[in-house]
Amino acid sequence: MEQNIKQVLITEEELQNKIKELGEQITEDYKGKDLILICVLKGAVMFMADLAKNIDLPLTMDFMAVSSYGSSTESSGVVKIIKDLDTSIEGKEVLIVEDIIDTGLTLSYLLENLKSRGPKSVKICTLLDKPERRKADIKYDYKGFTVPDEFVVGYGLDFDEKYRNLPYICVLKEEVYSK
Ligand SMILES: O=P(O)(O)OC[C@H]1O[C@H](OP(=O)(O)OP(=O)(O)O)[C@H](O)[C@@H]1O
Ligand code: HPA
Ligand SMILES: [Mg+2]
Repeated sequence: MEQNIKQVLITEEELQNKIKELGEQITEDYKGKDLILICVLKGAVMFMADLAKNIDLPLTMDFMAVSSYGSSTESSGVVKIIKDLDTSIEGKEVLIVEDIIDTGLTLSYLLENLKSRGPKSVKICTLLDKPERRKADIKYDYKGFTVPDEFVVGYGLDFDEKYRNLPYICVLKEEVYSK
């Protein structure tokens, strides 16, 4: 796998340090509240697992799968729910955990969908922000890092379902994307 990597953008240590900081902030902000973390599968799975371990609160977790990219590096703009939540979020303080906000289309759909279910609040925690490609105006509450306008992989993020298991965020060589 290593021979396909052009550049590491965020190292494992940088990721883990930032996630610890985010976890501490969320712990402070949600003290005494009925917090539910919602992981947006599959990309956010690594982030969710590490973030949750750094939040010192009696929270619950649920998982939702949506897809707009398929096997491409361009968003189709059509968001499909592949797996819905198992539990009700009515009256709960919802924190959506995402790996990346790129065009913003996935989250703008998800946000409206979740808000219609009667939660007490809905906030967003994204590991990565790629502001240059934004199509939908999304306001998030917690962020790890800003990334340039390049297709990034690793730590949950895939290209054609692969590279999710890399412990860092990187960019692949051009010939890999164009294959
Ligand atoms: O802001 P956007 O342009 O909508 O892009 C962000 C979304 O796209 C990716 O998911 P994808 O649809 O590839 O599914 P996956 O998480 O299973 O890879 C990523 O994990 C985000 O959920
Ligand atoms: O840069 C990206 N990498 C992987 N998946 C993505 N989904 C939206 N943007 C990206
Ligand atoms: Mg993907």
